[in-house]
Amino acid sequence: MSVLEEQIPVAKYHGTGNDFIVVDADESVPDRPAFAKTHCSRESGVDGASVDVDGADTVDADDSGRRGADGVLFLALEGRYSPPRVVMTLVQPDGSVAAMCGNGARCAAAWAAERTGSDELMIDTPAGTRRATVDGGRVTIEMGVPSFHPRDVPLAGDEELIEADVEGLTVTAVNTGVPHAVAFVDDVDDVDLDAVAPAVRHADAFPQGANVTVASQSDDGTFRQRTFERGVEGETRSCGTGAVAVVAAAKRLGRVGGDDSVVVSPPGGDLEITVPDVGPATLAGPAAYEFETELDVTVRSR
Ligand SMILES: N[C@H](CCC[C@H](N)C(=O)O)C(=O)O
Repeated sequence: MSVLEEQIPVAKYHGTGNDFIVVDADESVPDRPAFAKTHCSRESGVDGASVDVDGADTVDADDSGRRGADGVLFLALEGRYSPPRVVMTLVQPDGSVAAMCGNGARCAAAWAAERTGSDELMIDTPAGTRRATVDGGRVTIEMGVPSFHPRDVPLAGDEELIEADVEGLTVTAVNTGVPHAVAFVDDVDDVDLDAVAPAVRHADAFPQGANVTVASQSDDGTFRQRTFERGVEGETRSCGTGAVAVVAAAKRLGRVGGDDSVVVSPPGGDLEITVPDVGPATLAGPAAYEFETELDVTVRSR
């Protein structure tokens, strides 16, 4: 058996603490799931602390300093279009591919804006094309129209799940690019997410699984959010599709009304969401560059 390792350049970005290794799809990574598993590991994965960052002020104070990442974004830039297009493939730490990622899309837009000088980008994802607008460090993504339809979520049954009991949690199921089971609770901090989420995430009701999002509404109309993510199989510091799911479900349940933007705060920061009566939802929030480094790729193994 011979194993040949090569190194490829990568960048690390995060959106409200949801952090990603960004790889130009031109780089050869023959086994993407293996690459993601290795370098996303929180114990032994990519390590910003060991990187000599050129100009330390590019590293935000809220950068995790944690090893690893919540996923790898493989980005193929198609700069000949106007606006430029980016084909985004998110490979998660368990090797699965997620159809959409709101925070990842903001990072992809920031990466592509840096390379093209364009403040408008089209992000092609398996869930559809998403328009992105970059304004300094803030990125807004058009997230498509949330759907509660059993075929879209998808659900095993042919009825929508609206405040339905799934494994002891009262959830509303919605697809915002990926499936979310949203539960409104009095205080998200009182939820033992690692204990309650796995059963819901794997419930028979969700043939492709679900991300599990809990939210609590504050008196000022904002929401706090926590999400246990499929593919990461744990809680992340932020989830953009989850934030949109919170507002879509809140609207469906009559907790919010109208087209005004709603602030949703996961542990990693603040996101601004709109879910208008007609047209696509939007997700706005920061996207931050952390550092660049090189990572090993196994190019041949036999
Ligand atoms: N963190 C991402 C969602 C990833 C979705 C993924 N965990 C799945 O559905 O398998 C976000 O900001 O929207």
